[in-house]
Order: sequence, then C-alpha cells, then structure tokens
Amino acid sequence: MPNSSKSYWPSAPVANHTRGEIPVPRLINWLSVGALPVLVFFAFRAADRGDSLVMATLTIVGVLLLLNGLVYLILRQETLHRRTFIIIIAALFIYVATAALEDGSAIIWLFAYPPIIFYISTLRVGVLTCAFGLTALIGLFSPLGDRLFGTPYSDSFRLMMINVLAFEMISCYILDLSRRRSKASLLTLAGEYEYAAKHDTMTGLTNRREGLIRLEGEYQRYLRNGKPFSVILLDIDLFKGVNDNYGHQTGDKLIIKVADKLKDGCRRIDIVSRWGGEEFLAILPETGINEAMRIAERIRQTIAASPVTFDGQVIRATISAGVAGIHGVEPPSRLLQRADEALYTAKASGRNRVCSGEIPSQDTA
Ligand SMILES: Nc1nc2c(ncn2[C@@H]2O[C@H](COP(=O)(O)OP(=O)(O)OP(=O)(O)O)[C@@H](O)[C@H]2O)c(=O)[nH]1
Repeated sequence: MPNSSKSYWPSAPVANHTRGEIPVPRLINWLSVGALPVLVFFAFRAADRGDSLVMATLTIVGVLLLLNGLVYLILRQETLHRRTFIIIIAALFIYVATAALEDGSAIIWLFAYPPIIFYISTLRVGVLTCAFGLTALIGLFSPLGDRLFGTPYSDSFRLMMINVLAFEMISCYILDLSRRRSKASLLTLAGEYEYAAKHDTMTGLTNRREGLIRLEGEYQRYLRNGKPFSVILLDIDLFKGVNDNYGHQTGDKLIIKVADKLKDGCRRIDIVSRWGGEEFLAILPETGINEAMRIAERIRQTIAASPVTFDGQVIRATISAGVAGIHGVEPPSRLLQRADEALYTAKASGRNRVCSGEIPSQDTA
C-alpha cells in the first residue's frame, strides 16, 4: 500500500516532561506523606481537648490520603490519583475553614492550596478551583456564612485573608503560566533538535544514522518473532551527469523527487532513509525477498516512467536497486553487504534494473 502522505516534515515529537521536573504522582505522594504527621498532630490535640469529631475527621483524611497513595502504587492510574487527591484536600480545606479549627487559626493552611493545585493540575482547573475557593471564602465571611457557621474570624482578618489569598492565587497563576510556557518551548526545541538529528534536511527522510538504528531495531524484532524483513538499496543512475549537465540545484531537486517517489512506493511501516548522496535504503518489515523485489521493481518502473521537469528541462531519471532479505542469524551488516553487491550487479549489468542479493525461493513472507 503506497504511503499517501506527502509531507515528510511532521511536527517534531513532543515529550510530556522535562528532566528534573518532579512528576505529579510523586509530588502528590510526598505531600500526602508530609501531611500525615501534621494531621496526626492536630488529631491528637483535638483528642486532648475531647473534640472527637475533629479527631475523627482528621484521621479519616489521613487514612484517605494514605489509601489514595496505595491505590496509585497498585493501579498506576494517574488521573484517578490526582483527582482523588484534589477532592480530599479541597474537602479538608473547606472543613478547616468552616469548622474554624484551632480557634480559627488553621484557616491559614488555605495558602497551601494554590501552588499545589496549579502544579498538579491543568492551568484551567487551577484557575477554576481557585476562583471557586475564593468565592466560597467570601461567602463564608459574609453575613450568611456567619449565620450558617458562626466562625470567629475578625473583620480585619477576613479582609486580610481574602486580599492575601487572592494575591497568592494570581501570583501562582502567573508563575505557573510562565513555567508551563517555558517548559513547552523547551520540549518543542528538544523535539526539533531530536528530529533534526534523525532526519535528512533535504529530503525529510530519516538519515543514515537513524536508518542504521532502525535496521538494528528491526533485526532485534526479527530475532524475537522470526518474521523476516528485507532491505532495498537504491541509487539514482548516472547522477553525476545530472549535476554536470543541469547543475547541482537541479541535482538536489531530482534527489528530492526520487525520495518522494520512493516514500510513496513504500508502506507506512517501511523505513526509508537517505543513505548517501543519491543513494537510499528502504527497510521493509515482515517482508520476504520476493515481495521486496516486487516493491523495488514497482518503484523502479514508477521512477523510469515519470520524467521530471525542472525549469523547463525534462530529466529522465532511472534508478538501480539491490534487494536482500534477512537469513538466519546473519548480522544486519551482512544483509547490507548483500544488498550492496546486488546494487553493484544492477549497475554493472546496464542500470535501470533491480537485482536480488539472494535466491528468490527462500522467500518466507
Ligand atoms: N546535487 C547533488 N549531488 C550530489 C549530492 N550528493 C552527492 N552528489 C553527487 O552525486 C554524484 C554521484 O556520482 P557517482 O557516484 O559517480 O555515480 P553516478 O554518476 O550516479 O553513476 P552510477 O551510480 O554508476 O550510475 C557525485 O558527483 C556527487 O557529487 C547531493 O546532495 N546533491
């Protein structure tokens, strides 16, 4: 099946995190473990005062945080882990504020919420939950809140709390936005460098280095699953003449055209690399020699049958190809050598032809 995609410059792959960044699940677990002694301490104090409701609530929160961490360690469900943590701490903070724990002083723990939520969640969730939290706090400090919860907060404390918390939320938002943007540009840059290191700038095909790595990968897969693969080594005929007669730029354009046709003639799973100047290597996974010969012949015919026109000059390019299929435990270098010998035979016997580096009856595909 020919590859329908014409663009060989896909956007660079982007990873999810940068090195050194604390992964969210780990941070959640650290925070949970860190919260445990605090919860235990205040639960003991509540028990001392004979406040069994506060003691029980703080104990339950501690147990839930512990369970959430354990469930994550077993299931590895990051979203569940994160959402459950957010729900637990949101519920805890609501309780701390409305029950006015520790004579109301425990409400300052609310300042821990914005940096945590912005780090472990998306920016949107951070903004929404902070906006909701601030609104809820204003509601708690309103006359209606007073009637419902009867908290002991003084007016000046309420004013200070709302202003400072809003200031902290906005600061966290700005800092997190900046962190996310610089992280995104770093990841994009890293992706672009990675892409450039693996691809040929002119044709967009994988370069020789990456082709060799992919060949080794295919070889390892073959050793595991026993499904043979083949390679086609392909070279534009008399290319020096194109450079000499039409100029280097036209030669470059011809290389790009041939690369396009080669890519189009291969399947999506095939790996097509620019092997050298006007030489290409196609790795055909799960393909025996006979099928590889058919593919190479089809590509040869397509290129021979479609002359290319550059600046009004018609160039009839042809290619020669050597094909080889993997055998036994021979190393990939030997496979390449056989394909190279077959290419040499194709050149020596007149060019514009495909030669096999082995006996067609050995096809196993
Ligand atoms: N335009 C252009 N030419 C290149 C590039 N890389 C290599 N070449 C030229 O490609 C030519 C290859 O010529 P040869 O190896 O002699 O082979 P050929 O003329 O194709 O002859 P056969 O392979 O025997 O059919 C050389 O003149 C190189 O300078 C490139 O990226 N662009």
